[in-house]
This record gives sequence, C-alpha cells and structure tokens, in this order.
Amino acid sequence: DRRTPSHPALQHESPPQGDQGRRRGRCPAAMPSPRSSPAGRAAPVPSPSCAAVAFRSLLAADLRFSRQLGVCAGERSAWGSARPLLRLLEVSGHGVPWLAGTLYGLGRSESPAGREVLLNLLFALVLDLVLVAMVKGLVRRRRPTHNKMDMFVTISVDKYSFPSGHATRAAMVCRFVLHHLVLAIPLRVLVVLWAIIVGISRVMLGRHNVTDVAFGFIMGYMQYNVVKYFWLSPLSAPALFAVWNQ
Ligand SMILES: CC(C)=CCC/C(C)=C/CC/C(C)=C/COP(=O)(O)O
Repeated sequence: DRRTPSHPALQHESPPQGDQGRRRGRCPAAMPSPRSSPAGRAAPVPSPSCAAVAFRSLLAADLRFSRQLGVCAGERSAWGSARPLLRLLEVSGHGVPWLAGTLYGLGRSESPAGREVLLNLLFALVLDLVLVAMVKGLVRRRRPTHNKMDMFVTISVDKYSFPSGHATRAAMVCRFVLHHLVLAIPLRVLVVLWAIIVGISRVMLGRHNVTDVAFGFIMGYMQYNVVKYFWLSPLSAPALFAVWNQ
C-alpha cells in the first residue's frame, strides 16, 4: 500500500505536505527524503524552494544543451574544421582590437563630431570591460568543462564565463554603431548578424553556456543606455574636449 509507508522512519514523521509545505515556501515537487537520526527518529531534510528547484533545472538544462551545441570545442569535435573560422570571429569581438582600433581612430580623426563619437565608443568599451569583470568576479561561474583555454589575450577574471564579454561587447557595439554611423541597410543587417553570430560562436567554441551569452546580450544592450545617458560632449564634459582641442 503506497499510502502507508513501510519504512519505520517514514512512519515516525511524514514530510511537510500540502498547505504546510507551501507555507514554508518549499517545493511540493521536491519533497524531503526523511533520514534516520541517531535516535532512530526521522530527521526531516529541508527541501529546496520551487524557485531553487526551477533554477537548478534551468542550469542543468543549460549545461546539457550547451555541451550539445559545443560542436567546435576542439579540433576533433563534430564541426572541428570550422574552429579556425569561429576563432577569427572571436578576435573580431575581442576587447583588444576594438580598443586599439578606437584609439587609432581617435588619433587620426580630424573632425570634432568624429572625435566625439569615438571618445564615447572608448568610454563604452572601457565601461563594458569593467562591468563584465565585476559580474564575472561576483558570480564566478566556471567555463564549460569542454572549453579549451586557448583564448586570445585574457585577463584574470576571464577564467569565469558569466556573462560572455564577447556577447556584451557585440550587443553594445552593435547598438552604438547603428545609432551613430550612417550605414546602408545591407550593412546595418550585417552588423546585427555579426553580433548574433559572435554570441552563438561562443557556445559552439565551448567557451560559454547558452545562459552566459543570453545574459551577455541583455547586459550589453542595456550598457548602451548607460553610455547614452552619460554621453560625453563639449557641453557635458567641456574640460575634456577643451584639452582635446588644444
Ligand atoms: C587595457 C586593457 C585592460 C585591455 C584588456 C583587454 C582584454 C584582455 C579584454 C578581454 C577580452 C576577453 C578575453 C573577454 C572574454 O570574453 P568571453 O566572451 O570569453 O567572456
């Protein structure tokens, strides 16, 4: 009879059920498994809340799915031959070329409008590096076990994977470019595609889990709002531009 527990421990104390369990914020789907205490009594093992159960299930699904998508994680992986191409994409979304390119552009720019845009792009890139490093350092989620740590120039927090710095940068730069460069429609589409492909390639390379990239996209998208809010201009930062124009 399933309703009458045969195990003596279960007869002593039944797990919190129904209303009682719910009131304590516990998940009915994860009822505690009673264990015997030294005195022979069943000691109720606290069960996790529904939110915790849902969170763990999401993470488990994320790990499984990301592993399946990591088809370029090594040369011998299913799509290993595409790895060099994805590594090229990795460099295209890396902080070093973006910072170097922006600094170079700033040095060469002769128009005040161009300098203003590039100065704000520099601010955006630095802000992105700082925020991503802070979140990575706080969350400390390890990179997927199938990732080969052969990345192009990393800093210490880059051993962590949440969020994907490439995804934040790609999303933020994409918004920035679409707002500040006058581009023909096909080029605008290309910029959006580049950002999406950079994000997807992080999972295919085995560098990240899907949730790292998804959160990275959201974070990068919002970072652009911060850049817009603190937009540096001769009006908002006259001292900076005065020095510049000397
Ligand atoms: C000036 C200075 C501190 C430059 C640092 C540039 C640099 C090494 C950025 C790191 C870029 C990177 C490897 C991000 C990691 O991207 P994930 O998508 O793997 O999170």
